[in-house]
Amino acid sequence: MAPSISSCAVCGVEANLKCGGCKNVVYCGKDHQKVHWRKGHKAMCKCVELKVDEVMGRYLSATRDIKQGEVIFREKPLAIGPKVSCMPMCLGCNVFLTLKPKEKNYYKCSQCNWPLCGPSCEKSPLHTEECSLMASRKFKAQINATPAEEGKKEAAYCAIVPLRCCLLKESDPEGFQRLCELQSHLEKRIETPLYRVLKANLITFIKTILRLDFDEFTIMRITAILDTNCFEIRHQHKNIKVRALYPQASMIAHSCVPNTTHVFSEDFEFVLIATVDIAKGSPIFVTYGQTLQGTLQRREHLRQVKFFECFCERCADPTELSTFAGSFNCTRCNNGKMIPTNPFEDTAPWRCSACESEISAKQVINGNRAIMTEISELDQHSPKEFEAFLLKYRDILHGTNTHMLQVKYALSQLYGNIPGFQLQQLSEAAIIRKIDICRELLEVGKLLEPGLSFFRGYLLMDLQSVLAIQAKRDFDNKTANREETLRLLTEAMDLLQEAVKILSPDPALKEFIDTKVQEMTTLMQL
Ligand SMILES: C[S@@+](CC[C@H](N)C(=O)[O-])C[C@H]1O[C@@H](n2cnc3c(N)ncnc32)[C@H](O)[C@@H]1O
Repeated sequence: MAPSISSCAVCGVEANLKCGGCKNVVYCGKDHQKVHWRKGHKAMCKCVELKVDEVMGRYLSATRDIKQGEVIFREKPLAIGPKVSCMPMCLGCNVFLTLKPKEKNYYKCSQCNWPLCGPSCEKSPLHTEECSLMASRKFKAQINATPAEEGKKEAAYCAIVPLRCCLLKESDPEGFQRLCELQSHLEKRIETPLYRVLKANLITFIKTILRLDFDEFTIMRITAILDTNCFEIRHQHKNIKVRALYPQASMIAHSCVPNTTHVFSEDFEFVLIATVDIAKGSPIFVTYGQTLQGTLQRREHLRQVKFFECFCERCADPTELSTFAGSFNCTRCNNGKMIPTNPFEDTAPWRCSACESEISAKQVINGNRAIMTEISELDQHSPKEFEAFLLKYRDILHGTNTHMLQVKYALSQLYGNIPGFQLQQLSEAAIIRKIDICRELLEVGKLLEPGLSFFRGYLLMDLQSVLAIQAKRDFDNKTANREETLRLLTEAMDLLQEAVKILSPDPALKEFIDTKVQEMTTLMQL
């Protein structure tokens, strides 16, 4: 069953009394909380503990066996707000602002002049404290709508979350203390051009304009803590994209083969869910990277943004768990695959698995770079261009090479979703193509993001949609009889059920899921 985040653990009715220990289960009342405790929750409460490792630093570990699909913990954000650079958004409710017809500018807060979505957000608990401070210092924000530059990002927003963190020192000293204990990597970040700019803006705003009693080092450390630990939240259905800090979730270590996924509730609670069974004593992992990238790119990304070297099981394996995602075909023997002689060493040569011929790491890195540029220059709305890329490179790049996988993933999104290629408009060939691509990617997903991962969830949803369309078409065209059609629809239904199980904990996907279920219900009525 899909993990529910709002029904009583005993009777299943909608509930909101949370277990104060693990915050993982809710009850309709104290009586059912007691019943559940006696029935075994006592042993299940809090399934993670903090540990320290020489390489990973602090991390969370399972205190007992955790079952696939279990909610491991929930946590409210300690701080939330705009990303470093973002489009104008309401500081009261986080929604991106848009102009209504005939409006020339956004509604502005009567006290501090920051854009808000309306008068009610002036009183939002998220905004009142910072607003009073800014008003008391006579600070007036200067952000105006620029219809000619729609989507323009405003750098001024970079100061809001650091400011909210500074204000915690008074309003929530315990929370502020927890924040200060998080990792920052400030010593490395401070040298970067971004930090030079941030430093100039933030110090002026917080120390000089708002006259808060914080030294430069603390302000920059808070900024670096945010960059190291914040999660990005996208609630597309509400036009929201923010960053938020969760002290406990900040302790989760990275692996390129994660054993959890996470969603954010409507009110931005972090919900961590086990994607596979996790044995007692195992670390809890999320992924900070992108699954379809090869080891070279993933490790480089982690080095750049999180300042560590990844030694996970996938990075350690030259075959990347038998996917050979970072590898490419040997053009000398046309038989083997080129794999790194040492995946932890970026300068180590690459060798063919069959003929043992070698090439330098530099050649591999340059080759990857050229191909990535080529992909970025493809028309992102043209299945034809993506297909042409796959054809062009089919001799050099095998089917599960990172570049091929990324292009196939893009194609799986284009077929069925863009004008001219909506599901109902797809040709017979495009339908078969989409089915094949989804199946191929799901095979890779099984190895790299197994279990209830969102990577698999979206692909399952895509595959069921296109299978259902094919079944319906074949039936209508009389190329399949009722029995054959029902067999295909049943397969689609099974995939849909698995997709719903994976995706339904995310409230942002509710409408999407409801639509898919509705589509399938209609199709099943042959
Ligand atoms: C969000 S914090 C995680 C908590 C952190 N370990 C601590 O002690 O505060 C992210 C940082 O943890 C470290 N880290 C996380 N996963 C790691 C891993 N698999 N190997 C090495 N370091 C890791 C890196 O320094 C990374 O920048």
